[in-house]
Amino acid sequence: MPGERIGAAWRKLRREKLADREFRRSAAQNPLTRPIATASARRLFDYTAGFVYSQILKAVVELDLLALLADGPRKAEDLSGPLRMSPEAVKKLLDAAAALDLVERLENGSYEIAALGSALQGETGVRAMIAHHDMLYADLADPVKLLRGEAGETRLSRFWPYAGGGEVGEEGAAPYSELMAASQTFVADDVLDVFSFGDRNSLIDLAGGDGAFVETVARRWEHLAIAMADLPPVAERARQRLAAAGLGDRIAVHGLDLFADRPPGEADVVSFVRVLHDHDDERVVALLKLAHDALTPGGEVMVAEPIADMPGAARVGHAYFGFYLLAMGSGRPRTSAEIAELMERAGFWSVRTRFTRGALPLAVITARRSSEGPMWRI
Ligand SMILES: CC(C)=CCC/C(C)=C/CC/C(C)=C/C=C/C(C)=C/C=C/C=C(C)/C=C/C=C(C)/C=C/C=C(C)/C=C/CC(C)(C)O
Ligand SMILES: C[S@@+](CC[C@H](N)C(=O)[O-])C[C@H]1O[C@@H](n2cnc3c(N)ncnc32)[C@H](O)[C@@H]1O
Repeated sequence: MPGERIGAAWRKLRREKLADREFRRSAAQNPLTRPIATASARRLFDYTAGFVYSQILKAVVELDLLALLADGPRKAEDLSGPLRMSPEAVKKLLDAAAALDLVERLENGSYEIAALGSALQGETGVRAMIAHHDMLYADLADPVKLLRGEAGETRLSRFWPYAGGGEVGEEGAAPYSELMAASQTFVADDVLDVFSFGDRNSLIDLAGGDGAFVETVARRWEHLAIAMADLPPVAERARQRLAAAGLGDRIAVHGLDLFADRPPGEADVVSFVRVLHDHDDERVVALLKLAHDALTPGGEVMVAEPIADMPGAARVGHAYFGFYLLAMGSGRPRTSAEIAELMERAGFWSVRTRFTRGALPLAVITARRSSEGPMWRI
């Protein structure tokens, strides 16, 4: 087709021209192409240096630097004592943080929190994510070994013991459950902004962690009957958390293994929030079939997770979660079409995808169980 031929010729020209240093230099000098040339060079620099930015962020979070600036501007010398480093080192850190727009250097030489710093300070979940990236950083030290499956046991596979098919005890469940609960702040409200329980009567949240998601649902939708399930040690954490939140009587919590036990009861919505991407295809189909059987006729399964082909946020899907799950050792981010196909394999129809609009965009994918029951199953 002529369109395809033109496209291929253009890509060939771009490939050849952009690999040529002289062409790149002249593009950087020409006022018409300079903005594109500069932006592309900066982008490549940012990829090259990105791990340094992340480590500066890590130091800011580990030292709780932004909390020290919470009451107003401070001079580097004043922070030397609390941070246990020389004033020169504090200044180096503050200048680097200023370059990342986390803080701002004022004319009198003191430093104040800037816009991104305030956002970071307001998001406990993001700080928890940054802190736990120590493990991912170590696991990615040799990305080629990881891709070739030669990296051996990774730190993230130990952090997420269920991912390797291992037993999950109380001690193993605590760190990942805390991280998941902390990061629900940028998940639950965003999901509920695009998926309403207004005309539903009941929900079962499967692999619901320690209940942070159902807690938000319960507060928004007071009429809804709610149950959740997770592995026994995680379910116990959820019981305690929900009892402390005064929701112990409202939300039924079941401790079970979704790959061995039956789900609790029946509901007209069954949800999986940040669950399917942890598992390989066959397990995902098994989970979806389980949801199918737990739904009332005409009920809906609701899946919320980052997907591979996130519109406007491609790096979140294939790049970040692609490599995160590779290091974790099971699952993968899927495209919305791949999730739809697995849903259809499990007997669902009428698949629909919506996107959340928050800092960490998620796809909310729903599908229906036929009101006729199992006749739709393929
Ligand atoms: C009027 C004024 C005052 C200002 C105007 C100027 C202005 C608009 C400035 C902008 C400032 C602003 C509003 C900034 C907002 C920034 C925000 C909200 C940033 C939020 C960032 C969120 C981030 C970075 C989230 C990261 C999430 C991560 C890394 C999640 C990881 C999840 C994992 C690893 C999940 C694992 C589960 C598993 C294993 C895959 O199942
Ligand atoms: C990534 S977390 C998501 C938790 C929660 N839905 C959220 O978004 O915060 C995945 C959850 O799946 C649970 N899980 C893993 N394997 C399971 C199994 N076989 N049966 C029940 N739950 C399981 C884990 O305990 C964990 O709480």
